[in-house]
Amino acid sequence: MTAGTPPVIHIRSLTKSYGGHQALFGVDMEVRAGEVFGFLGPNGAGKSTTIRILLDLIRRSGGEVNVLGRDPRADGVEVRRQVGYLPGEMAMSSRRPARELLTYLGNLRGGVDRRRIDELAGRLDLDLSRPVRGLSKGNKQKVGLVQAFMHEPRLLILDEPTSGLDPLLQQEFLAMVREVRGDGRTVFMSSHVLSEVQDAADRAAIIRAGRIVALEDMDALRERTSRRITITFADRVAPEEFASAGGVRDLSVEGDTLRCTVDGSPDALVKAAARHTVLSLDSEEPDLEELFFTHYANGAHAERTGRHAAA
Ligand SMILES: Nc1ncnc2c1ncn2[C@@H]1O[C@H](COP(=O)(O)OP(=O)(O)OP(=O)(O)O)[C@@H](O)[C@H]1O
Repeated sequence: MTAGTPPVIHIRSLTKSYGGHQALFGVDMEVRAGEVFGFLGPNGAGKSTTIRILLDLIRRSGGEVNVLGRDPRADGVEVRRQVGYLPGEMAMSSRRPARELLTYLGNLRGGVDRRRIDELAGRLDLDLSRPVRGLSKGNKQKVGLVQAFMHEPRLLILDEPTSGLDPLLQQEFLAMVREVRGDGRTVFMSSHVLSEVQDAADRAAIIRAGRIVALEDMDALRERTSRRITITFADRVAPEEFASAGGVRDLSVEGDTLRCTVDGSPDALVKAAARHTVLSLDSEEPDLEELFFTHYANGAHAERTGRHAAA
């Protein structure tokens, strides 16, 4: 975002209570024009609640919200018209074929070229001739993605977009997200799995129990990410060869199998391993909770959140 460009999404001190149950406790966040922003958090953290408030599908209890220069509470119709939105759960009960439903939704948005719908469906391997009602969860998700992307909105708000997609299609989806960014448009996407957004996002916020606990550049988050790595070699290896590789800790070697934790890039370990014949390499990503406890425990998160929120 260049200096002076207003944020595409601006959220200040956002609170939400469902009756007596408070779901959001003063959320602050800004999404800049042209970035891919990951909104991460475990189930029940408040991601869908925040997203629904952005689109005025539910009403906030307090705080300020601005989307594309408008307050959704005052201008909900206009915000929804300008945003490509994928809901977390989609009720699709239509008997119409997917193509008809998508054409209908496209017409509501001023008309979408049929070729654009075909192209997106082709990329996601979606059969447009089948009735929406009988589609599997994964195929319904694809219909949802096509309708969010097809009219080339300035801002896409995607709630758990990769859920139900197999790994190959997840990659295709991420390519579509990068293309949106390439056009200078903005993507705000939620997930409960870090690895689903880390390759595409420029920045990410982590929400936990209704509060933002971290907000920062993905590069910085990646640098601090630890992985548990297991490598099986064709022959026995000596631990000394690997002990001094950058970022390696908790190293153990039993015969031909090495186990360790790597902080940050595994590059040095991989290069050391490449001197031998590697039969298999498994890398276990930390889940969000682990990341949270490793890096944001002991009050460090407050400092980081404050620093970035003020930036
Ligand atoms: N309509 C509702 N009525 C009452 N409580 C709700 C309602 N919707 C959400 N909640 C509660 O608000 C909190 C936040 O839920 P939300 O759905 O926003 O979380 P989430 O991060 O999107 O998680 P998930 O991925 O599981 O949907 C949870 O404690 C949830 O139980």
